[in-house]
Amino acid sequence: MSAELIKAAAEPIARDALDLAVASWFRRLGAPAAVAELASWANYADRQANAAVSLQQVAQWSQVTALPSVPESEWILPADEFDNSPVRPLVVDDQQRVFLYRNYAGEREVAAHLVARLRGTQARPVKEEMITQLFGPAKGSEDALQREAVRRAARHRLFVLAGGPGTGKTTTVFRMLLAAQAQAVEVALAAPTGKAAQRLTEALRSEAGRSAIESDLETLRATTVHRWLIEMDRGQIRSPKILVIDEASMLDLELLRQVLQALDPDARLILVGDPNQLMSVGTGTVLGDLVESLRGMPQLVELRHNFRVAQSPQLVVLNQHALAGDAGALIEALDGLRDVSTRDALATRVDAWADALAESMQTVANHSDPAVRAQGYLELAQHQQMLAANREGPWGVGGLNRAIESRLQKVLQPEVSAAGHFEGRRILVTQNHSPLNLFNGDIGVVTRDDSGEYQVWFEILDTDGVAQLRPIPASALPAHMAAWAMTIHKSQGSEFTNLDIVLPNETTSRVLSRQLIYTAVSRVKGTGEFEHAHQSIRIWGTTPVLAAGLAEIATRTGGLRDMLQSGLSELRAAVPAAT
Ligand SMILES: Nc1ncnc2c1ncn2[C@@H]1O[C@H](COP(=O)(O)OP(=O)(O)OP(=O)(O)O)[C@@H](O)[C@H]1O
Repeated sequence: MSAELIKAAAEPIARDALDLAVASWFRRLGAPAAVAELASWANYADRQANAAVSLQQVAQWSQVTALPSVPESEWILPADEFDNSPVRPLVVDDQQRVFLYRNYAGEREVAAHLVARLRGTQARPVKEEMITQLFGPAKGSEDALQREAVRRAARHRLFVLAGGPGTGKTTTVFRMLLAAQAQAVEVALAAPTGKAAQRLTEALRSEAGRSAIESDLETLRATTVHRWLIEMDRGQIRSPKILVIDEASMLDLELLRQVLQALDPDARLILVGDPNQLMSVGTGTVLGDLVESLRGMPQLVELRHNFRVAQSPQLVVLNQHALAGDAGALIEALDGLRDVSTRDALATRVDAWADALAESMQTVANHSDPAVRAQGYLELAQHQQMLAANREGPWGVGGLNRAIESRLQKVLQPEVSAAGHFEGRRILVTQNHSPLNLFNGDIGVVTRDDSGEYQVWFEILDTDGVAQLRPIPASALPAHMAAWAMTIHKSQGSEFTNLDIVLPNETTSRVLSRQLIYTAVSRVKGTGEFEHAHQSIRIWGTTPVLAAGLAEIATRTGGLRDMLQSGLSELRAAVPAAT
């Protein structure tokens, strides 16, 4: 092992070979040791989805405690010289945050676009008669913010609608779209993942079905942000006048940068999401930064009333406790945690979970029509799901799925294909596959026909946006894995009626955070619409692990929030208190 790798292993935080390679590369190019070290840590931070690393943080981890004094440094660019200087590998801002150049440039570009969009207003406000037509006569405070959101979203080129589950975001977006349609304004809908795009399409379609107001919104389809960007780039579509992006907490800096670049400057951008959920997988915390920066401005509405409180008061309370980080109250509301502190306790509980599922699967398996069975298994996938914080290990998704499959196979005794497929198997697609219209995150279920062929069934939206059950030969599947348990990250944008959440078995687990637990808990469907209307939620783990997780509020280092705030200070001064 090289000396550098040995040093890395002894550090409190271990950089990987790539971070160390960055340091040696800088050294080879002639950079002073301290600069190479900073570059390496900036790279490390970037891999953890931070746009920057603070010098203070670096000082805790390494020998570098002050910025290297290299006056005419070819290596480090002071942020206030950014506009007039050639590219340098690193940028340092006035808060002593060190950025990889590309991250700083990305944040600057995004901030400039956003601030430009926040200036000025649109000339076509929604008439008050329209608001009354959309919402009916005012109901007091419950829907006041929703009405206000529809008014404000029409007036600004950037509007953010924030709120937790059940606060009426989708309902409000639907009304925004009705208002836009009344003004004959062209709209596009997108979401960061295929799954979220499909859910938005279905939710709006069902709103349109219920609405007394005539519209052609039933035909609107949401696409992924990636797909929208590709179609814009190829000139297959024109920039809409309004772009709505749902589940915006999953948007990362680079994706937002591309959207802002592609969207017509006069078009309106409406971002919808829950800033308390997990942060994006890619760099940045753009929704959180925007919400924090826009408080008190007309371009933000934060919905707070939970419309599901009447139907599912317990679920609403659980979300509140998770959000407040109150482990004691959460445990009490859950009627205690499920103890899985030993491998045996975990195995017993997993077997019981699989046995209950096997029983439901057997009922479904009695149908002779494979399409009916597939429908039944897909309903089960919404009805009984396990989530885990970890990917690997017995308490992680990999170990849990292996244990569940082995138990199911023992109980159900199915024919298992060479690829591991069997009747009723639940799989998760892990790669986008446009020819088959499958997306990373799609759930499919397996049937075995009389001739011994295995098919995997998905609910895929047809060109009219209607969900159709469609079989694909198992051999044609893109990359996939078993889906009885999935990571909390992957569950974002999905909802289930009965959920078991498996926490890691040690308090030091680095994946744990309040956002992770809140995201998991808020995946339970809060309406009584589902056939098996009974909702439930259980957390498997120990009090210290849950408490440690809730105490950890994950944050990221970057400059976007400060850039927005400084860009907005003059706008803020001009905002009359009532808007
Ligand atoms: N103004 C309102 N009056 C009565 N019910 C409402 C109102 N707004 C929303 N609802 C109902 O509240 C429930 C939640 O609304 P909606 O699905 O729009 O919330 P959401 O914030 O999008 O939630 P999620 O993120 O969980 O999908 C729905 O059943 C919806 O019909």
